[in-house]
Amino acid sequence: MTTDLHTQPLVIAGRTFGSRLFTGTGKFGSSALMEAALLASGSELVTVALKRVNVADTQDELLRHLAHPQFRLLPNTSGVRTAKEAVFAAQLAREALETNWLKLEIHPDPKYLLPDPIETLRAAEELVKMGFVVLPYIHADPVLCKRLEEVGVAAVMPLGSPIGSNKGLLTREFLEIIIGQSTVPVVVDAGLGAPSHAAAALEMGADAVLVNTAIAVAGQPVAMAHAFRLAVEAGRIAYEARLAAPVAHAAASSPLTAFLD
Ligand SMILES: CC(=O)[C@@H](O)[C@H](O)COP(=O)(O)O
Repeated sequence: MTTDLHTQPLVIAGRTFGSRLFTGTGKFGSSALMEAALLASGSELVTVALKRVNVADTQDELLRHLAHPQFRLLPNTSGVRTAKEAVFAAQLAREALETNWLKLEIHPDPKYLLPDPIETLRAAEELVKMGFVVLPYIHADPVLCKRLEEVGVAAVMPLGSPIGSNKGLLTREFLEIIIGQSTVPVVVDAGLGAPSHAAAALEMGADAVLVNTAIAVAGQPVAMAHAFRLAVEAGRIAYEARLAAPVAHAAASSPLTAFLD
């Protein structure tokens, strides 16, 4: 008997991705290390904070290290605090990076970096009308996800736990609701501190994950990127293979009686 181990590709806004691991570019010790780690991750969608790019410089240090055909850049609006600022940043990003894809991030509070749901919904609505492919970073709020779907976002990016916390899937029960009812891809973003967190998200049925800190600050970022890659692949294969459901009591794996009788 042969088994097809190829998993279904991920499609967002009509674009197909072989990798379900999206990556961030912050916190690496150097741009060369970031480049090596992102290549090891197999990631195809790489987010870049617009505030970190010198848009006037065609030889920008960060962008030079991301100039690989397999990388598609996803500018993000990290640093903005209102919908108005987000729309302005999005226009700059579209101009500078020649893409209408956008990770919409509005977190006014610098301590917890929690996304502002009201400003995010406002900005998403406007940006979709302006022709952007919007992927909003949000709290794991099923109601907000539905509202964002209605205004036409291409995917939703609920957080697992606060950015940079490495605490994993603290929002698990809400992520399950979101995944169960979403009509757009669900990308679990932020707080995934270990490959096992990423695997668990994919096993639950998340379409992809976005990881930055756990790779960038690992003792060996290139090896950690590879570990996340394997975990994401394993999680997706397990999801498509359909996991066995937990049961409340013991259930013997082989008959207990035959050889004793
Ligand atoms: C880079 C980026 O977009 C982050 O804001 C993202 O949310 C990743 O979070 P972690 O750094 O916790 O992986």
